[in-house]
Amino acid sequence: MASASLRNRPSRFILSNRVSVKPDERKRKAEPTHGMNRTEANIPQSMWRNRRSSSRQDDQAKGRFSKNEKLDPKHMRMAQSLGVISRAQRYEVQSEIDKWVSFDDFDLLPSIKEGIAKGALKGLDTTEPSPVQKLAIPVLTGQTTRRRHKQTINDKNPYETFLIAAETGSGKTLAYVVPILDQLKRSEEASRKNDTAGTNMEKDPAPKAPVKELFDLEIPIVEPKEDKENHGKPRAVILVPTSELVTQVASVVKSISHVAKFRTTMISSNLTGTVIRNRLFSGPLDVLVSTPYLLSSLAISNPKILSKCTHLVADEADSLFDREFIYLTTSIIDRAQALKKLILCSATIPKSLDNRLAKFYPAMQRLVTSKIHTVPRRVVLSVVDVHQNPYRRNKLLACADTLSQIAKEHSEEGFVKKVIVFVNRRESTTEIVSFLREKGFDAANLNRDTDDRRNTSVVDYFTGPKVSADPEAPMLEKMKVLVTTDIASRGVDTKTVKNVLLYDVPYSTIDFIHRLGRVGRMGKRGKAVLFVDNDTNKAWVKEIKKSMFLGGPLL
Ligand SMILES: Nc1ncnc2c1ncn2[C@@H]1O[C@H](COP(=O)(O)OP(=O)(O)OP(=O)(O)O)[C@@H](O)[C@H]1O
Repeated sequence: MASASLRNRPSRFILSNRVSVKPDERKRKAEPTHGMNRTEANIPQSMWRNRRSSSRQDDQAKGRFSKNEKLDPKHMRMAQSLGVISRAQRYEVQSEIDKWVSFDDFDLLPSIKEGIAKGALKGLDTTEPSPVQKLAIPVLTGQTTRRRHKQTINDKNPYETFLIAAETGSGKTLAYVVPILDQLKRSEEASRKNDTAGTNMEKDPAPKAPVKELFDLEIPIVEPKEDKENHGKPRAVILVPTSELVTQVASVVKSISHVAKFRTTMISSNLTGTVIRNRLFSGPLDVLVSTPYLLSSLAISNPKILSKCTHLVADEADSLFDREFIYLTTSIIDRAQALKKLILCSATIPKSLDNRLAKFYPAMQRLVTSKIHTVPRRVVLSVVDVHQNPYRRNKLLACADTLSQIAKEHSEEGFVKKVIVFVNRRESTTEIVSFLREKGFDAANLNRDTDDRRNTSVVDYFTGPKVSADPEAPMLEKMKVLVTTDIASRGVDTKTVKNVLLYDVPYSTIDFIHRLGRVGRMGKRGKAVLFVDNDTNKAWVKEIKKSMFLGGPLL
């Protein structure tokens, strides 16, 4: 059994610091002019230690760093981390982003623009595209072509590949949904025009009826059957790792589809076989949102299900290309023989995935914002040591006390305060919920073992709009607490949640980013509280806090 100290150690899963760089450009690092625009030397820590022994070099270094910075090896590491995206790349990304102001600047069909304004972003004060949308939409629609990134389609690269990587809550879903819907609509209109042209051609020379011979057989006139050729064959497929995300992403697609008229459906394991069959095969289908498990098993019984798929998205790509899913994901991609665009999307790109993608898709175009792997500075992280007084190792008490302090705060006046408590193990959720309920909190748990239907309604509540609170109700009744595992940390759009508690120290920086990413979404403010004890790697926590304070990536 793993000891407590082992459990609290950060995992060896390391975030990539070269996500935005194409594999062939990485080699250029050896060029003598590389890194001339750096403000900090990119010296490995080991070399830095050797250098300190030399007084001459030490003197040189004195000129470059202030007294504290020079002596702090952690700061050296930070300086290297901040060099993740070089100034030139950052400048390039920023200048591309700055070209666009509103959705009207994009070369999108009017029905899609209407779908964004009246559907996806309905009721929002601002409807300006977010930075990742400004970066991805023009490239994915073909409005901007960067010669350096041009992908040649040939036998080796039969389709274009893209990686959208940006910080949590930055609007990545719309960044891929909008161009896909636009392209589907355009190809639909093009084929309709072709059909009309074909019909007109047929009309012109009226075919002569063949002269009937005396003993000619009467051929029965077959009524044209309803064209079932396209039933159950979506033109675009969006893969996400969990059923909760299936519902969420499908609702974004539907919000545009209602206005722009698309046939969208979603399937997940909590639906019965009959419902899934009806949704898939009752008519032609434009967009399908599914988990890889379900779609790959359907593809075995219906081998043609992916035959019309021209656009495929793997959202939360770091999950869909990890050991659990990679076989399913790649088998789905391989079955899509008509594929034109493969889009991978994620808020975190671990080094292992980055290397795998560089190997699988060397020509992949990387649409990466400079804030990748950062937690918005609007999110404030505080740390509570449960070993200290007044908690004396009682973590449950520390959690309840923190929650009651949040309940007392004069924030979110008139609305129910929604708080999420993240734990590492699903068994802990039940224990914490029963303790909190004993203390009078309105708490619910959510993990892989809880009932699917109840999960859906809980997720709906926490991802839904603000809920008015009864002004007469007692303080604790104006707060809802969700105790959950990572199931609710990836991609779940908890836009009205202002507080998260990290009851357990996350296993990796990646988990940190996703859990903290449930607050501070799309420019909002948020607070996070992390509970630590004597087994926690406090140096690591300190570094994370520092990176957050500096607005740098958590590496
Ligand atoms: N242009 C926009 N203006 C205002 N709000 C937007 C815009 N685009 C998206 N949003 C809103 O921002 C929120 C976050 O969007 P989304 O879920 O796509 O983020 P994300 O980057 O995929 O997050 P995560 O990494 O956690 O999956 C959603 O509530 C969405 O409605």
